[in-house]
Amino acid sequence: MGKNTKRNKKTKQQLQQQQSPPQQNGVTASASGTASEDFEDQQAASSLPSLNAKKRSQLNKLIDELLDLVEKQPANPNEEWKQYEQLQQLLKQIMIVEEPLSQAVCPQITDHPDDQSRLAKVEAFSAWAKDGGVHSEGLEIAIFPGYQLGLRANRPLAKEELVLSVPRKLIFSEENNSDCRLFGKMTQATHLNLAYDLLIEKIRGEFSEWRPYIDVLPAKYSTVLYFTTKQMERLRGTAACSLALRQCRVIAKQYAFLYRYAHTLAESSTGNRSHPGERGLFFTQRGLCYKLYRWAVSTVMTRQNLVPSEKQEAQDSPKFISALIPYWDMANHRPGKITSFYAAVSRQLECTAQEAVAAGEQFFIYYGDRSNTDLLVHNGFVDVNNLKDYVNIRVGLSPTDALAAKRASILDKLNIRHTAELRVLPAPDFISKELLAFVRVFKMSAEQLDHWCSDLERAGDLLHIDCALETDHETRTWQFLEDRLKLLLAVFDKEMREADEVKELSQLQLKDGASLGQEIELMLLLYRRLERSILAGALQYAQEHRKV
Ligand SMILES: C[S@@+](CC[C@H](N)C(=O)[O-])C[C@H]1O[C@@H](n2cnc3c(N)ncnc32)[C@H](O)[C@@H]1O
Repeated sequence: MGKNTKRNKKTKQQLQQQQSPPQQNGVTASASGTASEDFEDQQAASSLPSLNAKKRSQLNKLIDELLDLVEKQPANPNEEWKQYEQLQQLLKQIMIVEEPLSQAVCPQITDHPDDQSRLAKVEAFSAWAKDGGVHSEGLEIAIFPGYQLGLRANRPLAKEELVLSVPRKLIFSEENNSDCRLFGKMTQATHLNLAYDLLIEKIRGEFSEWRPYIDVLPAKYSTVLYFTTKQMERLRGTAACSLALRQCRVIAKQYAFLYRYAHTLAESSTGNRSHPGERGLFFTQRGLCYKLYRWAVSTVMTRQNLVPSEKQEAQDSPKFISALIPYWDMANHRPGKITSFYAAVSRQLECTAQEAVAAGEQFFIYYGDRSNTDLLVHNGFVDVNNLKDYVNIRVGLSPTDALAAKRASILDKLNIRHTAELRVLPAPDFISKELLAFVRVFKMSAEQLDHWCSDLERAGDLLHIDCALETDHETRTWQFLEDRLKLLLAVFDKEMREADEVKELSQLQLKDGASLGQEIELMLLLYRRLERSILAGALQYAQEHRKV
């Protein structure tokens, strides 16, 4: 891999034969890069349209408006929703102005699945991966309806057999050799660095050494960043809504910062390699647009894994960085156990089979314990067989409660925050022990609080379902849970009745060759059904307990 791929050599030779300018814009090639690499950068940038001054000033204004909007912290769900609607309007206008640019840097975005066009690039990608040292002999990439692409066993695979390895040099991370990195002065988290790096490679197009990999990535995702306002409306009243809206806000804000840095704060860049970050800035100034940022962030969100950093001192505690792992990231998820690990000695990601797989069957990996809320917001799918699902509900002590300090001291002992998101679970547990303990503390009378505060060492008993408590206290606890769950379910019904959900779901499930929009709608309906069923199960459980 790296700079010596056959493909890249060929491109460079061809370019040198065609023209040989070791200078661009009066800048000689720097010590850290070759003349042909600098020339390639100029070539890559020259195919991008530039926006005229009028459009640029329109965009600058829209970005300022966007930043003003997202700076405001919404006080309640209604304000949050209004802010989201305004944000969508602004992003729409931004995307219209940026259209010529987004056509050039992320073309082929239609609402139709791009599985076939991706599959057409798989042969070149597989050859590139093999050349780079990927071992995947028992697997091949194929289309699986409902999953887009995935991995198929081309021979029987034994349980625990090592089926896939990807060497470090083919793992895409902020630690790959590139002088595009270190963008600006933004203190970024590792996944942001990765998204940024990917964005640069995408802009470099045919000149990127990662092109065969980028070519097989989806052109569009079903993450919340791609939802229409109407689709997002389906999440209103669910536990995922606020998270999803926050995600849209945060990504828009990151985009606006990146834009502002590139277009209003930084000087125009020639891409000179002797200055850290210059090449990154050079490409950002020429190719950044919201559609591209959304794509890069969604690629990272849905496909990243953590690998240990190799740029740290031996005595440091291990640091992990976000990475994209070509080929491995074609594997879809199924409940089970994690079977992918980074082997530090051989410097490669190794993946074993979590179960025996017959030839022709899909090979799955387990992505880890995640609720469907988390999967929906960050991975763009839900798992109907999720054994680790839960629904978070928000509870908090009231600042006007005269007994709040005493309640807080018991919660502190239990390591439960005074305002917290606590879990409602599927059968057979229904109510997490933290949620039960919180409500028990919340519903204690003054005497009961004095009793429990006098012996805080016993506080842990409150986590147990059969903790001996006075009947009226238990009744108040379960009544609170019942009322709260009823309220949540009533909001569900207000947004969309259960019968309508079932009807729409069955209509969508019948459709073949669904568009991305329909797949998102199906996912949203499934999500609602799964969350509703957890809440309804817990409600029944709470009602039974209250009566005991
Ligand atoms: C790491 S990628 C796997 C490869 C991907 N299917 C592709 O076409 O490139 C993760 C994405 O695959 C899809 N996916 C993975 N597991 C899934 C599942 N159990 N059900 C539905 N979609 C799934 C989701 O779109 C998810 O964001």
